[in-house]
Amino acid sequence: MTAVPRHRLDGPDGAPVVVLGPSLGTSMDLWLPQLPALTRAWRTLRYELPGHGGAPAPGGPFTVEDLAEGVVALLDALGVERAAYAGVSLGGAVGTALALRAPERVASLVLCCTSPRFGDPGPWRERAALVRREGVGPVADGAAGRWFTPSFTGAEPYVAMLRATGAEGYAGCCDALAAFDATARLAEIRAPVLVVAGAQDGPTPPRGHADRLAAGIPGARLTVVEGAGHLANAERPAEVTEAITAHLDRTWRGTRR
Ligand SMILES: O=C(O)CC1=CCC(=O)O1
Repeated sequence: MTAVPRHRLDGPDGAPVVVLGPSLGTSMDLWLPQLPALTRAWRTLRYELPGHGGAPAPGGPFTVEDLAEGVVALLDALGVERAAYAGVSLGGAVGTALALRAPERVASLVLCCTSPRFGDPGPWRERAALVRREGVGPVADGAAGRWFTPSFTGAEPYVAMLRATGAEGYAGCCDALAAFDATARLAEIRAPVLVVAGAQDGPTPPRGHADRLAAGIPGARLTVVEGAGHLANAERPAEVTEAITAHLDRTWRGTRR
């Protein structure tokens, strides 16, 4: 039986649910900049990746599709039939896998700073091996540079999330990213999709990642946020919040507007 991930609900009882997926090396608190706006109209359901945010890591390997199965188990456990889903990076990949695995559960989808395929598997396998050998320290040291533009001054709380992540959970997520490739199945996605990209995103630049999602998913819209790196929702919270709430308003109406 699939384990239910560690999670937290916020917002008004009975409001339409929006599941929020974090990125590699961050916790559910990645979504704090969006929470005040989202919880005005929606019930947010944030979850933790394995080994992240104090969550346990499973004993063996897992895939992005397994993480999507965990979200299905979470919705089942809470009696939520249908929800919107927004995810950043790995969290976005989980949303893509969820929309393919359980289309009837996904009312609306926001894919932030993510990709149908995160490049060659080799570097992810190497990163997993490094973290299993030396812990998350070496990858945390370079995180601010991977995640944000050089002028961003608020990186510290996000890097602290990575420093607090368990090595095995982080490495398992790297292996899952190495194996993930949804490219050939994007045309099957039926949910209304917004793709959000950071114009200066290094790990998943708009070109080759967001543009492939937007071109491959029927009817998907693409918003590119200027002055944002990989964690665009943290670096440009107002712009990303506005893009997400406008999309949800169109596709998964909240209750308290
Ligand atoms: O930390 C990184 O390398 C950036 C990243 C890629 C996938 C993800 O979730 O974060």
